[in-house]
This record gives sequence, structure tokens and C-alpha cells, in this order.
Amino acid sequence: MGHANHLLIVEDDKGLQEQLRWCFDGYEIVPAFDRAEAVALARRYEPELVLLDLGLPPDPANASEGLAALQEVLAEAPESKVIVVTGNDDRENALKAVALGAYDFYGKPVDPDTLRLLVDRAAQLYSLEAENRRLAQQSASPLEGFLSSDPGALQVCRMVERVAPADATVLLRGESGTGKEILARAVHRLSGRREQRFVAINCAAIPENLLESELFGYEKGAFTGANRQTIGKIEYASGGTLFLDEIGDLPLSLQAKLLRFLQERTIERLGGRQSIEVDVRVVCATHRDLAEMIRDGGFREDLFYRVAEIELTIPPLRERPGDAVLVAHALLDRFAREQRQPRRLLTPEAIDAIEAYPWPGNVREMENVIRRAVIMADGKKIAAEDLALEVPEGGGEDRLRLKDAREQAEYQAVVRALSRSNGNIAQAAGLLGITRPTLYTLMDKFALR
Ligand SMILES: Nc1ncnc2c1ncn2[C@@H]1O[C@H](COP(=O)(O)OP(=O)(O)OP(=O)(O)O)[C@@H](O)[C@H]1O
Repeated sequence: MGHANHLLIVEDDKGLQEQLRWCFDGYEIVPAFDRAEAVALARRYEPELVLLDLGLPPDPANASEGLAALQEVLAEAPESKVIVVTGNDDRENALKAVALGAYDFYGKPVDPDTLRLLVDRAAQLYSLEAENRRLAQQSASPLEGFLSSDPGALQVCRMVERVAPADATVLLRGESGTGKEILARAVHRLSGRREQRFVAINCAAIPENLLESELFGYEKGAFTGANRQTIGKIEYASGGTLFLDEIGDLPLSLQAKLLRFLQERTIERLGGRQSIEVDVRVVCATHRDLAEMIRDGGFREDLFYRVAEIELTIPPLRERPGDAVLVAHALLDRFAREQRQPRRLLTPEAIDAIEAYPWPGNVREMENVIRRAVIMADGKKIAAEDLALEVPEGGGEDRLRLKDAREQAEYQAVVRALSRSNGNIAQAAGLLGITRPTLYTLMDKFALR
């Protein structure tokens, strides 16, 4: 056992409590003597395992207090494996308990060895399930920092994982703020070059005459003011990854020089004669339509084939249904953590506004909007007004009606599953055939938490 599992023992008989404590050497025992205590301790420890005597005070002869405790404990710690201990031959209540979400039952009188076996097995199952949950959560966000549940965007993430280890040049296409830089960094991190430098340069942000020396470096005396030899970004990235952002904005003169570098893998510093071999992985990004630029003579076709050995297109937020709200919630979590404040909730109208807005600036724009809303909103809720989004008029009425219908159906399914499982998240998720994180996201969306 890696760390000791918490075992909550709910048993009003002090002697039995003591006896059980000795059987479960190796577990972190948390004793409780009645329902209220059991629930409070379940909340505090979220124990992996619970042994629950169904006959609890004030009426130990009757299982009702124990069954109520079971439900409340599971509401606090939905993943817990609860084993109920029933009176001799009380099969009816044992089955009731299992129907309410108990993992198993055991009849008194207690035989320590058998009970220990049962608890050990439950512990194993718990850790298997925990591992599964961890893996499921990972696959929801396959690349660190890149959030999405959209099949198209997730496909791009999988491609990034696949191509990262190869040295091929990658072109990332996508509107501004769609996470091109995050994915470029992921390519680097998942490659054999991760220990070396990741060097980023934005071709649109630097004037043409400076860009050349930024990229290639220069020798002393190469031009007025060049008073010492300076290494360019390409050389600086040697052994690592060079990220050329906004490659579509690279002037034609430099396109020719870059092409030569990509073909020969050597550079010459400005004013220098020596050609220097450089081993770098190149990742490029652009929000422009390079094919159209090629037709208009603004981008070299031969360079395009060099930089686009692998081309990945990140879909914009408005084409990823559900992602806007998912990302908004994740940002609220992040800002709450950063500012050590309780997490704000979005009102249903705010969620509607987020879904209806086209997000031309994608996640970057959303970061700004949410950050501002957190500052502007008073109280725990963020209302649609706090977001101050200008939702375009008209247009999507049919789409909206369909969306309303879908939302309503979704809402009803979630509410019914939650009430049927009496608020037990794991059970409700099971009924709906979705994972717990997805259910939590839906509950947030409908403000059901
Ligand atoms: N899928 C995502 N999940 C979480 N954060 C994201 C996602 N996409 C983008 N971001 C965030 O949005 C901001 C912009 O992302 P990034 O700089 O990678 O976009 P970009 O496509 O390179 O934008 P630009 O073309 O404007 O430079 C960053 O703060 C990034 O963390």
C-alpha cells in the first residue's frame, strides 16, 4: 500500500469499535459513533473505505438511521467504498443498502478475518477506480494547458503528441488566440529536445530590417552600431526548438533566406562569411491563409512546402460546441486560485451569453473578458451584464431554438439523474453514461451545484 487508506468505522458499540481498530492494522482508522459524526468525518476525510453499522442510535434495532447515514456519507464522499454491517439475517436492509450505493454488506457477528478480506478487496477496487478516473481526466485534457472537449481540437492534440518526437517541421494554423503557442511548446516538451531551449520569435512584431539580424545574428562591424558579434535566434535555439510565430508576415526577402536555412541547415551571420551548421527543430504558426498568399505572390510556395511538412489546424472557439463554457469555467477556477478567492459562478444567462458570442479573439479574448468580469462582479455570481459581451443581433434564431431544446433536455436528464441517485455524483454520472468531470461541468452550466 503506498499511503494508508482512510477507513471510517461507524459503530456505536465502543467495544466493537476497539476490536475493529485492531483488525485493520495498516489503515488510517477514523472512528465515528453516530450518524452526525460519520457525516462530518466523511466530509473532512473523504475516506476511501467505510465500515458502517446499520443499527445506529437513537434506534439501534432499526436500520433507518444507518441507511440515512449511508446516503449522507456517500453524498460527502461519493467514491468511498462502503461496507455495511447488518444484524444477523437482515438481508432485506443489506440489499436496500447496496441499492443505495453501498459496495457490499456483512452480517454480524463479526469475523475479523473475513471482514479484513472484504475491506482489502474494496481498497484494491478503490485504487483501480481512482487510477481510471485519473486517466479519464488526463484524456479530457491531453496536453498540459490546452483545454478542450471538442473532437476536432482533441484530434489536433493527438497529432501533436504523434509528431512531436519526429524532427519534422510543423505548421500550426488557427485564428489568433486559439492556442498555437501552447501547442508549439507542447511539440517541444514532448520531443527529445525538451532539455534544450525553446526560442520564440514573432515575425509580425519586429520591423523587417531588424528581423534579419534577430534571426541570423551579425558579426562585429556588419553595420553601423554592430559593435560586437551577436548570435541570432536560430543559432541560439541550437539543439532545441525554434518557434516562428506569424510566419505569414515574414517579408519576401527573408523568406528566401529562411528557405535556404531550412534546405541546408546552415546559416551565415550578417557580415560573416563562415557558414555555421545549426541543428534546430522548427515550428511555425500563422493565422493567415498561406494558400491565398501564395496565389497573390505574398508567400513563396517552395517555402510553404518546407514549413508545412506537417500542417495542423486548430478550430476556432465558435466551431467547438461546448468549449467556450468549458474554458470559461476553467478560467474562473484559475483566477480563483490565483487570487485565493472563492470560485465565482456563472448565472444561466451568463452561460447563454458565452455560448451565443462568436469569440473572434478566441481564448485570449475570453481570458480578458473573464478577468474583467471577476473584478466587476460583486458577490459570488457573474451575471451576463458583467461579461459585457455584444452578442450580434438576429441570425441564429433557428439554431438558438434547437439549442434551447437541447439544453432543456440536457438539464432535465441531469436533474432526474441527480434526484434518482439522491445527489450521489458517481451514480448519477453512471445513469447518464458520462464521466464525473463531465457531470460536474453540466452541473456548473445549470448552476446545480
Ligand atoms: N485551448 C486552450 N485552453 C486553455 N488556454 C488556452 C487555449 N487556447 C488558448 N489559450 C490561452 O489563450 C492565450 C492565447 O494563446 P496562444 O498565445 O497560444 O494563442 P496563439 O494562437 O498563439 O495566438 P496569437 O496568434 O494571437 O499569438 C494564452 O494565454 C493561452 O494560455
